[in-house]
Amino acid sequence: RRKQARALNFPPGPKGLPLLGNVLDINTSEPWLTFTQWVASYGDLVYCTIFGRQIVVIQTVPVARALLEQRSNIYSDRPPVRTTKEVGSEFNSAMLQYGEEWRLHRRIFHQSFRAEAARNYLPNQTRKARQLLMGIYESPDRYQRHVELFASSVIMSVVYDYETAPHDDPLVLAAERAIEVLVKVAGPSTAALLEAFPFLLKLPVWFPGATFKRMAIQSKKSLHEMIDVPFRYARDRVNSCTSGQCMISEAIKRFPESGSEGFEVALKSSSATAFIAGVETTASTLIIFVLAMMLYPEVQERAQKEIDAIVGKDRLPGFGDRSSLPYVEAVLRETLRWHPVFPLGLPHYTTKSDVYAGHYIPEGCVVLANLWAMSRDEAKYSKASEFIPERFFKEDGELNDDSIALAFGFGRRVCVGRHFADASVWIAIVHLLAAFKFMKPLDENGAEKHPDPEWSTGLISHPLKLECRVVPRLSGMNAAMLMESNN
Ligand code: HEM
Repeated sequence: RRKQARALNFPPGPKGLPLLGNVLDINTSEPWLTFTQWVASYGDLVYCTIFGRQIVVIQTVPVARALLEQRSNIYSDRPPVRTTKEVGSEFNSAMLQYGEEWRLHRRIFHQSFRAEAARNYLPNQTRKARQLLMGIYESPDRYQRHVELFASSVIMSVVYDYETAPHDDPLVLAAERAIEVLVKVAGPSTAALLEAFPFLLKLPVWFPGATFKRMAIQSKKSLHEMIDVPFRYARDRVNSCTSGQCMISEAIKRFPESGSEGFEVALKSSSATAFIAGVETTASTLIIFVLAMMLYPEVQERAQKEIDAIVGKDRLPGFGDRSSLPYVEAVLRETLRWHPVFPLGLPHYTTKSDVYAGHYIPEGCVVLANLWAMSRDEAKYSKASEFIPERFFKEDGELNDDSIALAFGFGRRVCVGRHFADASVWIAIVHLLAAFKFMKPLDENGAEKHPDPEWSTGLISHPLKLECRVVPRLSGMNAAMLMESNN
């Protein structure tokens, strides 16, 4: 390999400092912006090092396909994270090394979340969207919390067949607490990038050992609760034949090995991962949608006109209307494109060295798909920083076939929840548009304020707190009507 490395060049990239590598070149709270600037100088594949860690950044969809999909036997691992076991996050399917255990997790997810199977859960998603409206109707100033509760209750419903309480549900609170502790101990988002970007995750190398140990113990304990309590609830109901259809019941019913201890660990781990991977992503996408609606009132109005024309005002929309609402579809695509919640996806990792277009990519290299650069590619999406759903229509007025699949990553590690997530986000968006108007907040003089939210840092990017004036738009709308309306 060494001989090959000498003969071949790494992909182009900025010259780094010894030891530090390119740390000082990178915007550490939004590294995808720096990587995106590098496209102009270095092209579609960039190499850099950070604290000795070799990193390749893929900047375009064709290269992502060529490497992460066509050569998925090399590019499907995740970077090893030293502290995983210590903090108790070894259950997380999204961080598992490429191998048998990961394969079993994927099979379990697949059973419930592959395209046809995910359709079984459309009624759950519709019901939760109605509850979302109810919540916002009752306390519009807490709309962001209701969006988070929609995202968590829809997952709890399909994974555990567990109905969350409208307020302060003990299992949701336990899960949120566990994630909060994990985030604190691992950094502001997941621990996946810890090895590659310790500085990004604000986990200083001088982090006092004793504090880390204490927090690690706390994290382990709270994660244990998050993993075991809902799992036991669901398993007991399956055993007593009182559970409805859910990921746990399907897996226990359909996997021949379901009695074994190893299977039980995989099942409860993948179930908890669904919460970790599916809640913040879904909620963040919806908050970004709200931001877009505030900033682009003409888009909001056009989508609402479409809904009024097709659905009318006497009922709420449902999945049966989806194909008749192309503009709403374009709004969903544009939301995924305009601000991908995972701007760098999740890091991949090479298990073998490779050569691509004459460039050497070493074994043990972190490979990032820069989804931000892909979605801001001016050649494909002109005026890419603006929110323009019209870009998804062909000249004949039909929707084109670009569904922004890039937002869900590539290859064998592609998001397993993507069909389900797409349905959750769609049903929430169409309900929110039907029932409410989203307007900029007012200042003390009654003038509209430009929203300028603070953004989260880490793997997932979303507005931390987004003030918004949410106003009902259905006349005579009341809680009872929303609860009872059926399609
Ligand atoms: C809008 C919502 C969502 C977005 C934008 C999203 C996006 C992503 C992305 C970019 C990845 C990394 C793919 C890669 O490595 O190339 C990922 C992985 C993953 N997602 Fe999602 N996701 C969403 C919702 C969900 C939901 C609802 C679930 C579960 C039901 C889920 C489960 C997972 C899992 C388990 C992985 C790790 C897969 C693996 O490592 O094999 N996601 N997601």
